[in-house]
Amino acid sequence: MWHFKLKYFQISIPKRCLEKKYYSDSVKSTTATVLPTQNAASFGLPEKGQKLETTEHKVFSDIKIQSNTSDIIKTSPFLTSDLPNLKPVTAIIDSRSVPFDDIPGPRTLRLISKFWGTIPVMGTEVAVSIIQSFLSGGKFFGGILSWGGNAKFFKKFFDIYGPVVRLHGPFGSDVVLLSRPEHASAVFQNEGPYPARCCLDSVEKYRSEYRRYRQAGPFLMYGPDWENLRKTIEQSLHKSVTQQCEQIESICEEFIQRICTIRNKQDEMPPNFKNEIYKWCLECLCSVTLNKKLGFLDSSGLSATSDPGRLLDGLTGATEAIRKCEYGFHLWKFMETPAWKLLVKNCDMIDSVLNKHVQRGITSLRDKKDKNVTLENISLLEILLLKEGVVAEDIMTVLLDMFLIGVNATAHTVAFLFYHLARNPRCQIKLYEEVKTSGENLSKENLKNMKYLQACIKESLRLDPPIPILSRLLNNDLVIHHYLIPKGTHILFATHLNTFREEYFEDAQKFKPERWLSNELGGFGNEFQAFASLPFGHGPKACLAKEIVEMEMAVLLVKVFKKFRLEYNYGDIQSSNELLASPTKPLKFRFISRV
Ligand code: HEM
Repeated sequence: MWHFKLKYFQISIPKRCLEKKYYSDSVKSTTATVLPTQNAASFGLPEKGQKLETTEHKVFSDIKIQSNTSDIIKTSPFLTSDLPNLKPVTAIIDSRSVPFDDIPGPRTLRLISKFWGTIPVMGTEVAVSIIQSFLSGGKFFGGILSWGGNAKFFKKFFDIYGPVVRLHGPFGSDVVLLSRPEHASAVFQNEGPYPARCCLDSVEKYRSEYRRYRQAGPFLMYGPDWENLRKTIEQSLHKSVTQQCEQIESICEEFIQRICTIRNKQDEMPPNFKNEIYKWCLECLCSVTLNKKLGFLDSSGLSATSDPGRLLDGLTGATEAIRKCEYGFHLWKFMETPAWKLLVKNCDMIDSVLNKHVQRGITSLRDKKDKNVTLENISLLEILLLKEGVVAEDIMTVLLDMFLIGVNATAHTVAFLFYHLARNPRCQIKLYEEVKTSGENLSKENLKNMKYLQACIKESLRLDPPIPILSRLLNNDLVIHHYLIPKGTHILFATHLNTFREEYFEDAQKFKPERWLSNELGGFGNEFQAFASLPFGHGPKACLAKEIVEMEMAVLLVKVFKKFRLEYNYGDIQSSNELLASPTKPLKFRFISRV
């Protein structure tokens, strides 16, 4: 971002707008002129404090800087020629912009960061690590700087410092905490075609240093390579929505069989029912990515040494290890801590199972090619194998991301769907009224037309999103709440906090699927309502599996609620509200067969 201070105004225009490569279709040649400060008004600049709305299609290239005055900050080009129509990306021109340093935040962190400034640049790795770990929170600060930091801690900060909070980091890698929908809207509108998010350091280290994979996986990647990969995955998943519906139905039938097998005489699920939900998610994901069922829901149960058994163990173990690594002091960056060893052991286990399937995929493709078989209805794995420039190890990172994020997020969502419906018998009756008439074979269209069912999913995700905090690395300078936040700052949104704000949702704490029937945004329909609940994120880096996972969950609800009435007779279950969130209590639901 090029940033200039005029006498009265502070104006920012994304530098990205000047880079032809991003906008080659719409670039327009123009000439830029540096404005003399004292004449700002005569150049048709907006009124003091006025916002300038902008869009991405009016962009500039081939800029020639014409300096005709010296009383302006050096290297401060200002584009005048199209200014009245200029609609750059959320550039807010505001005389009241407040410098970044004035953003409130915890003083301790501020002092540490100042102290850091006095240490010679050479500083040892250990010193860096200590400060970084200190800042990345661990138990001490409750993991506040961790990407998935606990939303409750965010609330404490907002209560003390207001809606924009700055957490000082060494080397300027500061974090800004936000939650308000209008702020989320500003960041998302400004993120451009290649958004980046903060990393899961432990997963990245495992891939780049331990495994030496060349790609970081879609969750951590950005830029043109990520865009290219993402498009391929999205297209394949989109096709799966129609192709896989029948297979998903059959997996849901197996899940129901499993429920009947494991429930006790009171129709209650065992305390580890979460594992069964995990198995359902894994079976669906294998079906979608590998085009095959691995037998997670076999009536005879899972052997720990079988492939599905190892995948399940690896996944639950890796999830636990990632949580430990990301929240604790990041000592694993320098020595092999128990959490790091656990992560390596479990990720290796997942890797070895998935690798077998990748190798089988390669052989099967070769066979098909030799036999001149036409490639129809091929799996996501095969599509990726056929893609030019993609090698087997790239596919491992894609699959690992999908399994780690996808299974955890879906299992969490299904657990809370069951919980909220069990706790709200009236909603269950309405849902049953809708699903009981559905025929045997469900289609994408059937499911879309079940409005109450869709509303239940949205409402449960509003109350308990599995990813309650979104993150972005600012691509451009941005003005939010009048604070000028520089490019490179980490932004963490506690989007989940809006869930409980009455200004967006009436009876905000209640499970009320009806709110989504009267209004597709679920709330009062105010200007920023669309950003008040973002369970799948937003923009180019939003969840790429939304469509398929919504289909899977809809089929599951139809099958389960046609067959059972649900009850839950224990204390309130909450979401741990953290990175890879999980329910805080055993899911001892009663699945009572309908007569
Ligand atoms: C109910 C289930 C799910 C929810 C609520 C969910 C939610 C999310 C959210 C909030 C993000 C971050 C979006 C952002 O930063 O704007 C995300 C990203 C992602 N999700 Fe999902 N997810 C779910 C299921 C899945 C499944 C089943 C898969 C795998 C098939 C998956 C794969 C991914 C991937 C690969 C990304 C990273 C996308 C990118 O950076 O380009 N998710 N998801």
